Amino acid sequence: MEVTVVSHPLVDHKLTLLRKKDTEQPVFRRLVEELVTLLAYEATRGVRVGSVDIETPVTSTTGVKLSQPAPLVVPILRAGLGMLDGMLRLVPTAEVGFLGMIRDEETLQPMTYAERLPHDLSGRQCYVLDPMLATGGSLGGAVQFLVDRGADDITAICLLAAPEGIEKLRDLLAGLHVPCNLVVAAVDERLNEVGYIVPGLGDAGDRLYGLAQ
Ligand SMILES: O=P(O)(O)OC[C@H]1O[C@H](OP(=O)(O)OP(=O)(O)O)[C@H](O)[C@@H]1O
Ligand SMILES: O=c1cc[nH]c(=O)[nH]1
Ligand SMILES: [Mg+2]
Repeated sequence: MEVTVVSHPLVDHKLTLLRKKDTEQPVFRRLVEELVTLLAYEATRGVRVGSVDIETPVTSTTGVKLSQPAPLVVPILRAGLGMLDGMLRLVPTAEVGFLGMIRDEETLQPMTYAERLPHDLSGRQCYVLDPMLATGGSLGGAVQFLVDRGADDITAICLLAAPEGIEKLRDLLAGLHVPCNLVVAAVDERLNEVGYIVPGLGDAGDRLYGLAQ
């Protein structure tokens, strides 16, 4: 698995604001969108394109256009939904599939509670959105779900990752033999004793949408 940490002063600036505990919800949402657009620029370097003949007002020339089938963006609910608009701003023709996952805060085990995805994902470029890669249970579960549906080209875009989560994902992928890239704004220090990323930004879903029951 190739891990890309996007190094850019604007990313660092926006991430710092995102981490601050007194950043209010509307600003937090906006920052998530802006960050995803910046990360998506890097994450889509390998997006498939073909050539197309066009007429400019001056002459004929050959350009490029995104290949079919369109890229598939998969936000992991809830928190990944906050990343969707920022991604679609860059790739407006992408299709969107949904995966709902919740981490049990006692056991830290993920559970899938919703899915609306194409049945056959072979040959699709899949972009998974989840702001937090903590223990890796949720993203690992999502990757396994997509691979079970035939996915063979996966890029995950996260805002923050813990080293523990990256290792878990690596171990999973070693057994799956499916190419997967990870693009993140930062790799943080560690997980704390209750599975939160340190220094992190807290519970991304709660900060985007309010406290879940
Ligand atoms: O790597 P992990 O240890 O699995 O933790 C990361 C997951 O935790 C958060 O989701 P959460 O379960 O809080 O659901 P939410 O998005 O609905 O808040 C986050 O959005 C990730 O999906
Ligand atoms: O730090 C963390 C870990 C898991 N999920 C979050 O939202 N934040
Ligand atoms: Mg949450």
